[in-house]
Amino acid sequence: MENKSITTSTSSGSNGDDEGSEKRGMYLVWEDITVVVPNFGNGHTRRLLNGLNGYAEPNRIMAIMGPSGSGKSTLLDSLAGRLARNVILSGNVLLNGKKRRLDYGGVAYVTQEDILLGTLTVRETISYSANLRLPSRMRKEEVNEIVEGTIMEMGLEDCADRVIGNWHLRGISGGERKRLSIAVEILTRPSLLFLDEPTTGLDSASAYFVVQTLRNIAHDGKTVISSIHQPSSEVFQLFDDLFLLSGGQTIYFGPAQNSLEFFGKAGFPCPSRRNPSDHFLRCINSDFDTVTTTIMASQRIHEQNSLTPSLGNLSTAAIRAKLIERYRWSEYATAARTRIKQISNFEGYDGESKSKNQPKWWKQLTTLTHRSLVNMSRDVGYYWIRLAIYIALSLSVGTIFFDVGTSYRAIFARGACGAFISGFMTFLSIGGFPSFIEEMKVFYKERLNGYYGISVYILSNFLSSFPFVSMMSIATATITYYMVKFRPEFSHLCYITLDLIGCIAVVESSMMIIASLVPNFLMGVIIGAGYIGVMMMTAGYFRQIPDLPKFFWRYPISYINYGAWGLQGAFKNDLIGLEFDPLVPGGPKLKGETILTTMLGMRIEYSKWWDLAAVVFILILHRVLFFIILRFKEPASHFLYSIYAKQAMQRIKKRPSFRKTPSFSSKRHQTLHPLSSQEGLNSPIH
Ligand SMILES: Nc1ncnc2c1ncn2[C@@H]1O[C@H](COP(=O)(O)OP(=O)(O)OP(=O)(O)O)[C@@H](O)[C@H]1O
Repeated sequence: MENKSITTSTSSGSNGDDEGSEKRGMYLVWEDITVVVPNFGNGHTRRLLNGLNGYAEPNRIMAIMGPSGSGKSTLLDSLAGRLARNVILSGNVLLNGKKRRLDYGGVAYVTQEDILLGTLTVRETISYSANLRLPSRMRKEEVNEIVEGTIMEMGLEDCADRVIGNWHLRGISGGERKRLSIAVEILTRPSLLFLDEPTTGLDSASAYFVVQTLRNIAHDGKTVISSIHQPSSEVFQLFDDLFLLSGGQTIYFGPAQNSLEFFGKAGFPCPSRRNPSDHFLRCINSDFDTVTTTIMASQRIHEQNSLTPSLGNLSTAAIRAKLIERYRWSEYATAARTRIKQISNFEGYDGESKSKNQPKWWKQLTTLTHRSLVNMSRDVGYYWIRLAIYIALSLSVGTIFFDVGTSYRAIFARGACGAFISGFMTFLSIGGFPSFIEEMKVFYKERLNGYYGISVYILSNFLSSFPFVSMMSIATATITYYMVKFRPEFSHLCYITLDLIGCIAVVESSMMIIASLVPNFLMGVIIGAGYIGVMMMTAGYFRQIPDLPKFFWRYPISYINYGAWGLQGAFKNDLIGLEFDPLVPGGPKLKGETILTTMLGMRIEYSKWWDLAAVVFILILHRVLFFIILRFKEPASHFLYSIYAKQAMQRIKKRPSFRKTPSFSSKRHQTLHPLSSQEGLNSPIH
């Protein structure tokens, strides 16, 4: 590809089209973007976007506008490589002339949903994010300056020290959350910024403030693309470019201020005092005929405030078709084609590679661990209530089984007591699901992917949960051990504490794995409960391991079950060396070793420390599995998706109903997505 520098711009009113910015900025081009939802049955294949072409340049902010359901988010997601798996994308999206992945340095995306840790304050959130993303070479003062500057820039000074809030904690307002989500993304000054409806839920003053800030960012050499529903006139005027969609088709693409001229020339001039975005939506909204006309008629306003006489006589579908056709042959479409050709061949500045600007691993590790510790320590609902429940439960168990002794019946009492404590403790880990799901969402948002990022995340996750798990285990083990008086030796208390820590750490790891696979609270809890139930059934609590059916339950389940090893170690710790009264008075004393082998069917050739080692090994296996899932979940689902997409495309291509009329044909029609990792997913549809 030839390396050309861009010297012309068809976008009138371009700000700062200086040579420097052309080299530095990010140029995004999309050609013939079509997105379909395939239908494998006899139903129709739905086309969400239809042959869209466009481009976005540095120093400009673009609004993607259109009625609800017109495909704004779908277009934004297509450009950012974040489309849902069930849809198929074809066409080209090029970033500085090349296809790239979204996690490429300098690209940020602000989602509609605010993904934040509810226990942190606004300042903490921005500060942790800065420490995670800004290069290590930056001094502490410089980072603080950026944090404070961003707080001011997004108007968050008043709520800087308030917590964000979550399901049980009232925090900052919806508008403040939205501004915070944007603040977190603009910290690193991304060269390309996508925003999905950033003004939704904001009052008009806040919306103006947010878009004004985004405009300032854009005019600082960045490329900003934002979907927006119905901005006020003032907000609309802040946008440099407009991509107007209806039913997945281009109504208008070009400089925002020329859009009124385009509508006027097409026969639908905007009345002088009407908000342009209102006017556009009235013209193209499919609900207009049925809803708006009725309201207007009933309020007798259509005479004074009607769109135009020509609009009154046409159905919305006809207006839309007219505008689409008009745009296709307009000078704006021609200008766009010319500019797209120029930018597509531009191999200018390659952007910053993410790895170059990443902070050092130890900084990421300490920041993540610290953040996680703060988050967990403030999560009253999870750790502190859970700890209180454990203490209350231990006291109850301690009083019920107080000084259990060494009578014949004490053998069963000890077993029941130990099983109850460890079973209940592991089961309560399910209560952590809301926090785990929140954490996983933040993890995916922060895109700490790659071997390096994921290992840092997993290690920090382990390090931060370890103190809490230990605290709960120490409290439970100490109370029960001294009240029930299992054994007098301190070393035995240490063993049982380590055993509990190991088992709870395994269960917490499995819960994190479930949260990473099933990011839904209810589903996750049900699956988690099922998993713990199966583990308890095969651990020897209810049925001795030698009595389990050999196929599946004994081999391999009982062997890969942390509970089986944990319980075995606990029994050995408790019984070996003790002597119990016989069933019949006067008979020989029952040795702990004999009880273990004959009554409980356990093997005592190896020590309890090997049982503990097995628990630790299973814990490591869980963490490795967690790593594999985080690392390969996306590529694996992309691979499966590519098979699905190929099959879907083959079926779709056979259908006569599937015809397409691109607004202009692309010579380099390809189907790989540049910014996502969806390599090889989509097949051309013509
Ligand atoms: N993954 C998907 N599977 C099936 N249909 C989808 C999918 N994503 C979007 N759609 C459909 O495509 C259409 C466009 O959706 P999109 O979210 O892009 O609209 P929008 O313009 O952003 O709407 P809004 O302003 O209401 O958010 C809608 O009818 C939606 O139901």
